[in-house]
Formats: sequence, C-alpha cells, structure tokens
Amino acid sequence: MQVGLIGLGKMGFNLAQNLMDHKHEVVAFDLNADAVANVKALGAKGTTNLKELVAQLSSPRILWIMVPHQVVDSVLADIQPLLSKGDIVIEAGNSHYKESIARYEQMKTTGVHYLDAGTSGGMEGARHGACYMVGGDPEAWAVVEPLFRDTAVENGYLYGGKAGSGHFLKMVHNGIEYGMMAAIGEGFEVLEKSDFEFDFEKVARVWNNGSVIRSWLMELTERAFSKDAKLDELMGTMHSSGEGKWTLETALDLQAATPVIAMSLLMRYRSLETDTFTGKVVAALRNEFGGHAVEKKSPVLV
Ligand SMILES: O=C(CO)[C@H](O)[C@H](O)COP(=O)(O)O
Repeated sequence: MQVGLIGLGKMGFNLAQNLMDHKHEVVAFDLNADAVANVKALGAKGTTNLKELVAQLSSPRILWIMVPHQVVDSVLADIQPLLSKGDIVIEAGNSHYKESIARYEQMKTTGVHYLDAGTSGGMEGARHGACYMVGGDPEAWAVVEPLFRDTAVENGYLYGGKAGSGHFLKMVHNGIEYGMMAAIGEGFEVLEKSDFEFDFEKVARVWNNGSVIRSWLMELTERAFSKDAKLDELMGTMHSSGEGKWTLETALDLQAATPVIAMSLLMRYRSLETDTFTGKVVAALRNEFGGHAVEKKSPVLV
C-alpha cells in the first residue's frame, strides 16, 4: 500500500523502514532535509513540502502522522485543506484521547476518516515490530489494517473501537509503564543502599531468566547497567511527557483507585527537585526505550 508518512523523527524514521521492509510504498515528509535525504537513500520518496507530499499520493490517500502530540494540531491545520473526502488520517502521536475524539468529529464534517493510533515498543518496535492500539471508524480501519498487521509483532495490534479508544489504551499503557518503572527503580534503590556488593547488571540479568519479574523493562535495566555499572553518570531526574498525568486525571474522574500510578507520577515531579537512585534507573530506561534525553552530572541535555 502507499503511505504518506509525516514525521521522520526517532519513531517515524524507523517506521518508514519497517513499512518498506514489508513492501509498502512510503512517501515521507519532514521539515528536516537531512532526514528526508536519508529516507530517500533507503528507497522512499520524500519531500520537505506538505503540498508535494499530498500531491504524490493516490486517492483515497492514507496519511500516517508520527509527530509529538504537541505539534499534531499544527500538522492537521496544514494538511486538512489539502485532503479530500474518503482520505484516511492515522494520528500516531501520544495524543490525549479527548483531543482525538474532537479531531475525529471535526474531520468527519469534511468526510476525512481519522484513526487514533497508540504505538508501543519504542524505537526498536517501530523498526522491527511495534504494538498498536487503534480507534476510529471500522471502515477506515478495515482499509489500513494490513499496514498495522505488517509492521506489528505477531498479535501486536488491536482495534479498540470508537474514536479515542486507541489513544485511551495507550494512555493507560503509559500509566502502567510509570508504575512498573518506578517499582524497578525502587527495588534497585534498596539494593544500592544495602551493605551487599551487588553487580546490578548481573542482578537484572538473573531476574530476566525465569523470574516472575522478567520483562522488556528488566532487559533494558540490564542494558543500562551494562553501559554504566552504577549509573554514576546520570542525574536521577525523571521527566515526563504527560500520559501519566492524564491517566491519573482520568482515574480521578472515574473514581478508580490508582495509588501506584499516582505515586510514580508524583515521584517523577519530586525528582525534579532532588536526585534519587530510582530516578537514575527510570531516566536510563526512558533513554533506552524512547531515546528520551537524560541529564548528565554536568547538567547538559544529551
Ligand atoms: O509512549 C512512550 C513509551 O511507551 C513514550 O516513550 C513516552 O514518551 C513515555 O512517556 P514519558 O515521556 O511520560 O515517560
């Protein structure tokens, strides 16, 4: 299938390669000319001009937007005048589900289908097999399902139902992610404060082999400690992008008791004031799976 891919950042560039591995035709857009040149070198078409992107697509067009949620509205404002009835927009930023519902309703008035797609698996997933949660019109979903089937891991995609359900699922997924990472970080903080002389990389490795808590996050923990045995180079500052806060706000609205997610979010805020070892572990994990910036001891963002 032909896909117009908007956004060649950490996730989008890898998704472009994943799509091409599965014989899909990628026409990519990014403002960064180097990223466009790089994806063209791999076999995609590419442009830094949105009008050119849309003009190169056959109708009904499929546009896959892979940009941070903060810039989704401005991308939509730019492309909407260029689209026609029947076109399909897949919005794969980590958007708030209520914004996705509003965008879906607005797009519907112009006959453009809008699907909200949460993507998990980080940069590695986007490249070699992601996990997707998608919401929106079932008819539009039926058209684009092969794209998700091909670029996901086996059993790694779910059509969640009406508009907003994809981003709602991704929001809750990220809330769970906060709690799991906080627990891993806290466990290693106990080890670090004890009198025992543990090799944290080896501890993470043994826990990855047969234990109840073996997981991709624990594998990333092992990887992080293999690079820096005590994470001495990192500040334990835990930034956040909003999904944990939205999960907690939603839980409060629904009167769902979510103390683990709440505390993990609050500890992230706390870490902005005081360095902790938990913070180092969570910061390292965010860097491992999402390429998110970490603060080094000399306070420089990398
Ligand atoms: O969706 C993701 C992973 O599943 C992103 O990496 C997200 O940015 C993680 O959330 P936060 O930045 O708040 O830690």
